[in-house]
Amino acid sequence: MMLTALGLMSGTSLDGVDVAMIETDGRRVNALGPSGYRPYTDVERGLLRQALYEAADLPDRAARPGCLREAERVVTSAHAEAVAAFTAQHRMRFDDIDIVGFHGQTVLHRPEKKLTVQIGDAPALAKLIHVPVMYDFRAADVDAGGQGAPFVPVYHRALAQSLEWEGPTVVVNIGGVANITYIDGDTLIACDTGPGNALLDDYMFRWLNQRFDNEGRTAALGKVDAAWINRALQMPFFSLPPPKSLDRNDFERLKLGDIPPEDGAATLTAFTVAAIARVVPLLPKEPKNWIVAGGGARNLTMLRMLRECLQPATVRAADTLGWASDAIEAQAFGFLAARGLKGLPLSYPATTGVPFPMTGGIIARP
Ligand SMILES: Nc1ncnc2c1ncn2[C@@H]1O[C@H](COP(=O)(O)OP(=O)(O)OP(=O)(O)O)[C@@H](O)[C@H]1O
Ligand SMILES: CC(=O)N[C@H]1[C@@H]2OC[C@@H](O2)[C@@H](O)[C@@H]1O[C@H](C)C(=O)O
Repeated sequence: MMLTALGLMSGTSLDGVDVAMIETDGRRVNALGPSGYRPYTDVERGLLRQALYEAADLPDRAARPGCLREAERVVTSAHAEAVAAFTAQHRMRFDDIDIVGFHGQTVLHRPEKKLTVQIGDAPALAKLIHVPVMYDFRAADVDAGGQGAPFVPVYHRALAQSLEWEGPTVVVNIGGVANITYIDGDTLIACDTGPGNALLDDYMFRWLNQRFDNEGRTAALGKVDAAWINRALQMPFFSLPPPKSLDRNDFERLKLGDIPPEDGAATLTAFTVAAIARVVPLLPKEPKNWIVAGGGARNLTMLRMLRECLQPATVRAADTLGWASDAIEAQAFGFLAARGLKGLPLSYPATTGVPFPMTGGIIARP
């Protein structure tokens, strides 16, 4: 049975809530509907940054000390507003939606401690929007010894099915953290690769008071410090084989020296790219095609560096294939909700390291 699912994603870049509609039976994508976006205000984003900071030592996933309770309330109401605005804009009624897939906001990801924490109150959201809400997608995976991320690979595979390209294809999502899905026939492998935009965003904010490097214009003017990148790539994470995952703040201790901001932006952009390329020798075959999604696909300097670094493979921005780059993760959580409802696997040994294919998600009913 086809379901109309609404996916809601609040990613590690802390920019806002993405909303997307998808019609799916959890196996095939029958149709992609519209998508929307509800940005966080500066005050909300400040609170979320503080929440990430205060969550760093959380001993258990239910605890909400300090500002975490308030941050959770803000995340829940931002999502409720996002759904209300989306349904009003598209003249939909809540009961046109069968299921909502609600990722929440990750504030801590420590799979080695079997701990992954997404804030957002799903039972409250279900009551506010009068639709069943599936949430807590990562918990069962981490409990079973998996990495708890990335979860988008099953959806990347569903999207890539229609491409019928020869040779291995990799979808790379450059959000706050970057992650890849390697697809070659029946082989599906995934992992986080390193920083996405988060380090660069934090640097741009600190030194230039800009939220991100628009189209990569600042980085385009700078000089890359290749020695710094080579040193940073010595961190043990980069030589680990997939599957592997990261917390947004795993690289916060890496500091650039006293260099012009353009050089800093260029170096951090090149670091994200080098970390993505570093995964190639860890894959079974060299990928022939790369598809770049997420906000990083709008960074033209990042795209240029990816093309240079990954040649002779072809690198395409997801939008050029008709995929809605900004909506893919939200669509994915709609798709995952439909899969969860049907008990289909959300993660696999080669995507998160779980011992066997695992379903997941919990349902909150209005
Ligand atoms: N026009 C642009 N030019 C350059 N970079 C951009 C542009 N628009 C967005 N970005 C970058 O993309 C980021 C947002 O990306 P995205 O929405 O994919 O992240 P996310 O979903 O929050 O993160 P994750 O995938 O890690 O959960 C912004 O923080 C910014 O760094
Ligand atoms: C713990 C967590 O929230 N991880 C995110 C993060 O942002 C990108 C990357 O790291 C990815 O592993 C994951 O998100 C996407 C949606 C995923 O699970 O596929």
